[in-house]
Amino acid sequence: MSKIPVMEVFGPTIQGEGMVVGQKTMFVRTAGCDYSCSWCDSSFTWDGTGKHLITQMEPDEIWAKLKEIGGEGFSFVTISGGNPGLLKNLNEFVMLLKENQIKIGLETQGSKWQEWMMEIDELTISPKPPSSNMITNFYSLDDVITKLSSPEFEGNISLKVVVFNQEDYEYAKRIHQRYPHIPFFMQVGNDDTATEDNSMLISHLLTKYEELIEHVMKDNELKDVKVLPQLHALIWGNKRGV
Ligand SMILES: C[S@@+](CC[C@H](N)C(=O)[O-])C[C@H]1O[C@@H](n2cnc3c(N)ncnc32)[C@H](O)[C@@H]1O
Ligand SMILES: Nc1nc2[nH]cc(C(=O)O)c2c(=O)[nH]1
Ligand code: SF4
Ligand SMILES: [Mg+2]
Repeated sequence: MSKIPVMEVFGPTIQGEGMVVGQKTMFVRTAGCDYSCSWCDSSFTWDGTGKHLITQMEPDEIWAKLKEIGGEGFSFVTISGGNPGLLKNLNEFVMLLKENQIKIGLETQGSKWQEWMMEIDELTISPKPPSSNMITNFYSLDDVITKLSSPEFEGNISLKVVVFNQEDYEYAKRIHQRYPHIPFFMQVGNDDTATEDNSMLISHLLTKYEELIEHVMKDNELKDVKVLPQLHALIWGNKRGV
């Protein structure tokens, strides 16, 4: 067995984003990312500020931690980061979850492929729009999506693009047009990931959500799209570990 850099293990909570929004789930957040998005709400996983929180854990140690805090009350685990797609050795942890009849969700930006992704039940790929300052490598993204579109992949995939401005909106549309058969989600960007003033943040995010909905509803080129906020941000604001 080999060790995995774990940033935090938490839950049960609801999946606040995307294709399985509302799902009761535990979270395992891995450390490290190949991106550095300008607005990353989990930048402590890669910018050094959370260095003291990183624990190198064996798969059975992560499982023990999940059972310690989640008890008998969960059947779904979401792996996020950072980018869990950087970790080749996550396969052992993924297989351990499957042996225990746990459904698995994954959050990744689609920049890296790993064979264990074939075992994921609900896989969200979140390519990054211009406001992130990241450049999408479409060779890598095409490759990941091609692999997940093969009949051997038995899970569900979705694309989820965070939108902060008009340029991001146009990028999101291009993503949807490039992969029209993949369920497509637009997510409201949180542009104040530091504030502790929840009531101010929540009303601001709800306004942003309404604006994004209005934009999409008027757009005849976007038909088969789901528009969502980060539900957890509307409940808990920027609180960590929820
Ligand atoms: C923190 S990332 C970790 C997984 C992976 N690195 C990724 O980006 O997909 C999890 C999700 O949060 C989204 N996200 C990050 N910062 C955000 C923000 N400020 N507002 C809205 N969504 C954000 C990302 O786009 C991604 O879909
Ligand atoms: N409740 C909740 N839902 C989430 N969906 C994606 C998250 C993430 O940070 O990847 C996240 C998170 O951190 N919390
Ligand atoms: S890819 Fe995900 S974890 Fe990495 S910097 Fe961007 S939002 Fe944050
Ligand atoms: Mg998050």
